[in-house]
Amino acid sequence: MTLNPPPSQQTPQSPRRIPNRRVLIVGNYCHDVLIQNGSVVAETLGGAASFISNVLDSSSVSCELVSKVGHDFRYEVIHSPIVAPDKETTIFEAYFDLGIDGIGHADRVLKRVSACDPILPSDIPDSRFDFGMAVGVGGEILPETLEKMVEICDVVAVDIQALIRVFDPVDGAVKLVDLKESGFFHILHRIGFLKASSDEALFMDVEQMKQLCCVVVTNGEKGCRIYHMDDEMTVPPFLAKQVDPTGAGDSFLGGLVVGLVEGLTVPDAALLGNLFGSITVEHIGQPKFDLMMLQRVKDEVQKRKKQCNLSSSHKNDHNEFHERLSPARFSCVDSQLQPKLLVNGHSCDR
Ligand SMILES: Nc1ncnc2c1ncn2[C@@H]1O[C@H](COP(=O)(O)OP(=O)(O)O)[C@@H](O)[C@H]1O
Ligand SMILES: O=P([O-])([O-])O[C@@H]1[C@@H](O)[C@H](O)[C@@H](O)[C@H](O)[C@@H]1O
Repeated sequence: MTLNPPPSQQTPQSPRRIPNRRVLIVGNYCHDVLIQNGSVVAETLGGAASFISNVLDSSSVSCELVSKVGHDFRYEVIHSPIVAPDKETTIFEAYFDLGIDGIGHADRVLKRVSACDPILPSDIPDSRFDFGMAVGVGGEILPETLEKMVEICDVVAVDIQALIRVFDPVDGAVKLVDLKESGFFHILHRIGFLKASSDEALFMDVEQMKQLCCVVVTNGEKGCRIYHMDDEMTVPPFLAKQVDPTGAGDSFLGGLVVGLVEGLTVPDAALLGNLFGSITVEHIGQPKFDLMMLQRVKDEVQKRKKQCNLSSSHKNDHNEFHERLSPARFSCVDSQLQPKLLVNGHSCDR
């Protein structure tokens, strides 16, 4: 398997005097309302940007976040959003008892019931970044926004949900369109990674996309599969007791980018993605990662890098890395209290 960290595939750069900043995350925060049997069971901070920055901040990877919210935004966050005073924050209702949703999840029907403003190229700083993450949830990323990102970032990772979601004009139900019809297709040869859930992957031609970039398809409790050029491989999952699937794909992408920033190979980085995804499904809302677990993961990442530098035979055997990360992950599960449901936006105590 030759899935190594991606080359810089963006435009050639003029000689740099200022070092790149690390990671740029672009996507709106939102309010998530979780509904079951007709009742609101929890209200939480949502949006891929919030789950991803939680993973990056917890892993001490420096990031900058561009997000827009309305006057009603009700959460305290580390990375302040742009406030559009005459708008409301994007709101998603997630129904957990309506069967199969428009995007194929058997356990969740998503409706966007309010949408904040899109993120424009002028909202994004003009600095250079090592990684850009285009992670919209409610249609806030425009083709010109993604174009600016590929210009200023060495490598861009895109969540396909930012590109292919459309919203029912009456009830806001989320539907998906084919990637070719999304209005973004012409930019995709300039991105480094495209992440999709297995349901979303049905809306792209993986064979075609893997020639343009590294494609990562997540598959819930089964882990994920990576495709690039003629290589593909499955990356194994970690065991989890699922409470709420919301944010698993986002935390996965956060973990993947943490791994890439640390200099891991793509399969090893995807393993970190699986780790953060598996922890996220055990929580309602934003997971608070256990400090001991984070430290053990950091130590294992450093060991893994040293090992891979010393011996090329370790590079492809990421099963060994999986075995070493598993106890780190379970030390955290054992020390957890059961998550409480959230009501009215109070944070999740563990
Ligand atoms: N039940 C689960 N058990 C263990 N890991 C999970 C589980 N659900 C999700 N994950 C992890 O989170 C990742 C993303 O989850 P997935 O359900 O595929 O995405 P999405 O949340 O976008 O639908 C998976 O690839 C896996 O690593
Ligand atoms: O669960 P997941 O697919 O990774 O990502 C989710 C989005 O699909 C949803 O629109 C948003 O409201 C959630 O907060 C979360 O970002």
